Amino acid sequence: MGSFKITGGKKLKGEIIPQGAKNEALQILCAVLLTKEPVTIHNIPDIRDVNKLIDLLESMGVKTRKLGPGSVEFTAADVDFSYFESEQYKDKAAQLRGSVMLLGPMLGRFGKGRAPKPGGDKIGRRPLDAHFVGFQKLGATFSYDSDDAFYHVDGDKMRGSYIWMEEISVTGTANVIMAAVVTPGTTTIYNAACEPYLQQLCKMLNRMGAKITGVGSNLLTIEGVHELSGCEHTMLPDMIEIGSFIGLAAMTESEITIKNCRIPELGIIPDVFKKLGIQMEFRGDDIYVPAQKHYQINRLIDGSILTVYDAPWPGFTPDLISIVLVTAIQAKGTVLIHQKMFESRLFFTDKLIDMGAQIILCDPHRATVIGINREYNLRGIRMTSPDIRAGVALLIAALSADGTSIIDNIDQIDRGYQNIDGRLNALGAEIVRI
Ligand SMILES: CC(=O)N[C@H]1[C@@H](OP(=O)(O)OP(=O)(O)OC[C@H]2O[C@@H](n3ccc(=O)[nH]c3=O)[C@H](O)[C@@H]2O)O[C@H](CO)[C@@H](O)[C@@H]1O
Ligand SMILES: C=C(OP(=O)(O)O)C(=O)O
Repeated sequence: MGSFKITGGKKLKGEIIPQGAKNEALQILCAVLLTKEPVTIHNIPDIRDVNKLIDLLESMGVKTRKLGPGSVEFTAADVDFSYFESEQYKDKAAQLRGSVMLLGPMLGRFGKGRAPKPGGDKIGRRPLDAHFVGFQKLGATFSYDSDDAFYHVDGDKMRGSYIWMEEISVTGTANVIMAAVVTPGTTTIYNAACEPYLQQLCKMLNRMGAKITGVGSNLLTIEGVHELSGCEHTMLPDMIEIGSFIGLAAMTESEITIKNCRIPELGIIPDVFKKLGIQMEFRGDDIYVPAQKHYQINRLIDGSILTVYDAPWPGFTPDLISIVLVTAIQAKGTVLIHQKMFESRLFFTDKLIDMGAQIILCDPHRATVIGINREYNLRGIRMTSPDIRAGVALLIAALSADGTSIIDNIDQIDRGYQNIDGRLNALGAEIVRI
């Protein structure tokens, strides 16, 4: 497990290009299994979870051809199904959350799918019921072997049907869509998640010959087709990275231009940071964040305290709640942060309190941040990154702090942020990988 040694207090300056979106990449890469024809993907982020998924695809027989930085051609002509029963598959697939989305395409194309209990962040309960209920509605049978935590789905004679998603689950919706596109008949998915990741997936599948309507809404209609063909797809910039860079700029009083953000796809993300008082300018498709000594958290119309909370899209993504929380530390004013979806994502605030932040953790879902308005700086400490977004929140805190900080367990950060030390050091940060 690696660590970062951070010398805080440096002001950053310059341009940064966001990586391709992690959570989109995990869906799109699973979708290559749906066709025997080549699929070319561009803007693939070079991050641990994505590289593990590519390795998994290769191990099951998918041919890959590197076309350039971030561009790979995948051909799933010969998939070795016996691999899915191997110990190696169980071990590798259990290391990331995204591997669960191999089930939908396997079920759709081969009539059976296998997956271990997936990995990913330990941020509270992350049930998979919505995935399996969806497959069952299509006519698949489901069993779970609790001895080796392995899921089996089988469905030779599936038919399109009406599916009400038990939860507005991102990966669950992706899974059910990927099974349904090649299942005969009409499938209606109501209460579907509709994050840009899913919109991108649906657009790609439609280019492959799928018939999905309602893209971008919570009601999808899918006319099953016999088979899909190859296509070309380019990943959106990672909206979570973009939000992280906005927060980083504000906390460290830095002047940063975030390039090529695809601003219309960011939903309310910029607005939420603006509510913390952070100024930004949209310059074409770039977001320019000026160096700001002070930023003042808005109050509600009646003068009461602002709440920032997560919700399924088009609400505010839970993956940026930790970043908003850390950014509020040096603001003027008070904000209540409410992480509604996950019950174990706010415990990292203890470390921020050790650094000098004024935060009250009200309960596992809510924390009040009383901004210190740069009356003093945080102080560097040694800490461990509990999950990917808390990890980056701690990195932002460390970059803004006086003195040196060490962040352990940075594998968590590398799961989702490409060469974050190198890219931030290029803007003037001092982060050493130890
Ligand atoms: C690989 C991937 O794409 N990971 C993302 C995906 O995970 P993932 O798809 O695994 O998460 P889900 O969308 O299934 O939801 C996560 C949890 O939130 C709760 N829940 C969900 C929806 C809802 O309306 N109410 C509710 O309480 C459920 O307990 C659920 O277990 O979506 C999450 C929610 O945006 C993100 O944090 C993850 O980064
Ligand atoms: C929770 C996240 O990832 P995963 O679902 O891969 O654990 C995340 O990206 O913030």
